[in-house]
Amino acid sequence: MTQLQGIKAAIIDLDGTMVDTIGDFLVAINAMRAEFALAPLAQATIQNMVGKGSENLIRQVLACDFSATDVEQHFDAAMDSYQRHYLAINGQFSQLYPDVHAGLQAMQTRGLRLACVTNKPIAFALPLLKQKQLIDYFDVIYGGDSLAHKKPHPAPMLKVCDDFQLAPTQVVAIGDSSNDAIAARAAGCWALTLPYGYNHGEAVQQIDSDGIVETLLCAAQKLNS
Ligand SMILES: O=C(O)COP(=O)(O)O
Ligand SMILES: [Mg+2]
Repeated sequence: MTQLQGIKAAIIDLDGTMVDTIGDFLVAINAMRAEFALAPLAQATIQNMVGKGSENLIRQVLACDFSATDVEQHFDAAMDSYQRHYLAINGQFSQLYPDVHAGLQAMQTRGLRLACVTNKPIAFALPLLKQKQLIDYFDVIYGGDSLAHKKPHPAPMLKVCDDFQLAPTQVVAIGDSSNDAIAARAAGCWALTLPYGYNHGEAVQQIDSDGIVETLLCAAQKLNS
């Protein structure tokens, strides 16, 4: 893969990119399901449902057992339960991926400004970033409910470009899912893909991006300002 030239800022995804949060999802979802007298789901099942925000996740989790009408009927109560359980354990069953701090530090050393754009609700994202000592790297942080649209819509990427007063061609988005690359491409930003996260059960090689990088530190080494 060639170096990406003229990059002044990086937009970093959270779940599956900086933090392996699948353990938190597993505990919170199965605690909610227990309240509804539903059997626990396997981690592999939940992993393929993560990435398109909480509403989408809870609808998929309920659809394992309920008809479309019953999903909507139970949705609000299930979402309340899930949020309560998630906030109670946020970060406790999650760990940083290798070279996350080193990668973010290397990007800052190269003079890049950093933003975090996640589909995770902002009320989950901020405490997690704080707990994992990641929050201070970022000048701006947007959750899935911070703006009118979430990834794969380009709006969050365009908002960061505007915040930083940069052209999209000066910005790279780095993430683990097709959502990240689709949003980046639609905004006119560069896109890099990490292979270790959650991509809706599809191979990362299917993602239309500017390359696959093993870690955030490898990503930093590809970026030339
Ligand atoms: O919570 C999600 O749906 C995924 O979050 P992400 O955008 O940080 O991968
Ligand atoms: Mg992700």
